[in-house]
Amino acid sequence: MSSVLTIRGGVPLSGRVTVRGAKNLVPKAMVAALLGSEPSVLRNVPEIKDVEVVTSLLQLHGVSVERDEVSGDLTLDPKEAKTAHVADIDAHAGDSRIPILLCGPLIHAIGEAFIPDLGGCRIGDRPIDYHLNVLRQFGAVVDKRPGGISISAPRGLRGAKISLPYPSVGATEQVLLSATRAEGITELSGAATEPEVIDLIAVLQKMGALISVQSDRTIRIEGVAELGGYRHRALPDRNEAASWASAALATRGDIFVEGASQRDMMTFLNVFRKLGGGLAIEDDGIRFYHRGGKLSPLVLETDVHPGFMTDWQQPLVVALTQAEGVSIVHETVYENRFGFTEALRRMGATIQVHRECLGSVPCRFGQRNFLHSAVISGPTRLHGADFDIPDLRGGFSHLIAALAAEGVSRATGIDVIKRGYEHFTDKLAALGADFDLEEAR
Ligand SMILES: CC(=O)N[C@H]1[C@@H](OP(=O)(O)OP(=O)(O)OC[C@H]2O[C@@H](n3ccc(=O)[nH]c3=O)[C@H](O)[C@@H]2O)O[C@H](CO)[C@@H](O)[C@@H]1O
Ligand SMILES: C=C(OP(=O)(O)O)C(=O)O
Repeated sequence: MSSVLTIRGGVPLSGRVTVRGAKNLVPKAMVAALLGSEPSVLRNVPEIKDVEVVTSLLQLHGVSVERDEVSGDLTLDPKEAKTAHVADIDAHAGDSRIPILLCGPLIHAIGEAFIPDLGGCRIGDRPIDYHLNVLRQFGAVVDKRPGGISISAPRGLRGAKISLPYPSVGATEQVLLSATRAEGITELSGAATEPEVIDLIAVLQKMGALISVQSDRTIRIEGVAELGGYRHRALPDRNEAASWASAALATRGDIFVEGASQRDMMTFLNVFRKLGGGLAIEDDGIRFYHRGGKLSPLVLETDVHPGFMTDWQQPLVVALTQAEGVSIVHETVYENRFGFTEALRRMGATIQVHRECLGSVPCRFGQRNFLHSAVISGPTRLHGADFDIPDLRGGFSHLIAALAAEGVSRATGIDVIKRGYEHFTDKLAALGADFDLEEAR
């Protein structure tokens, strides 16, 4: 039997939660440790599934990963790095998106890489063509095999002039992790500049890399022959922080998110305030609260940084169901990120999804038959329902809706949430949510 979370909704969430290192940085900083000739120490590491998956993959490749049980700090030592058995790696097929980022570091460390089929949220097709093109431009040979891909570089990786068709976070990180120890200079144009990308650059600079970020989305990397270790405190998880903010608003609650960082969330904070949410920005975190009055509808588009982050979209849509009037959300990063609205409709929300670009700028998905714009009319009273968690943020949105709804909801598939939300049931309990968890036997 799978775990079942039974939620009795209608209780405003109130209290304090802490967010630790970002899911979208920590596993990548762990991968970066493979590039060093000395151990690295990573601080502020959350206990989430993606960290477990990368720990296991690194260990299979001979990297020692030690966790300090008190502080949670990870010490990663790559000096015994070795080839892993394909069957062991295969066991991680479908677990996460991070394994594709092991390519460059593994080639530098042991001359080859086998990468299992990727997992991650099913919110679009999520191809890896940019990654493979990047690797080929560095001189790697890519072989598709059943269950994964095999990569080698008979003449080593060499710097290249690379241009991305879209500022992909993962492909930018692929370039960074491959180029820092490649021979010669790499110039990447069309790069992503999300805070997590910049934090990865900070990690690599600590290791001895030479990387400069220019104002026009160009990143220049001068390859170096050897890198050392790093000591780094991961930046906080702005996506988890935004999720708790949306939960505070949707449930008419008041949540202090310790660790939330204003600098990385400015676009979200503007939107939250325009919607009518209350904010108190402190040095150690941000208080998000419902001010008691009406919420105002919004028109917004997701975009690459510094735009409105796509991972904030799904939780915020639940808060928009409580705004007075019509809100429009145009999703321009993933073509299929509104599937989660079906369960919200079953809970009483009024949401229509459209193929047209309902935004100021037509996006890549406009003429291609993707339901990527949503019109949300509110306020609607939500009522409890049963649902199976579809993906990380969509699933968290369903939980927020259940917490805001009248009556009882039952959620299955909640392990998906553990991929990106540390100890989320403990946090719900600390915020006063009324729920029972029947763990899988
Ligand atoms: C683990 C991690 O950090 N995940 C984040 C990362 O995902 P991830 O790095 O996978 O996302 P990308 O920025 O690469 O994807 C953006 C867009 O580019 C497309 N694309 C990407 C790669 C490729 O080879 N071909 C291609 O077409 C994707 O389908 C998508 O439409 O950035 C996303 C955008 O901020 C976030 O939503 C994810 O939470
Ligand atoms: C899409 C997400 O993550 P991933 O890239 O790991 O699937 C997310 O965190 O919302």
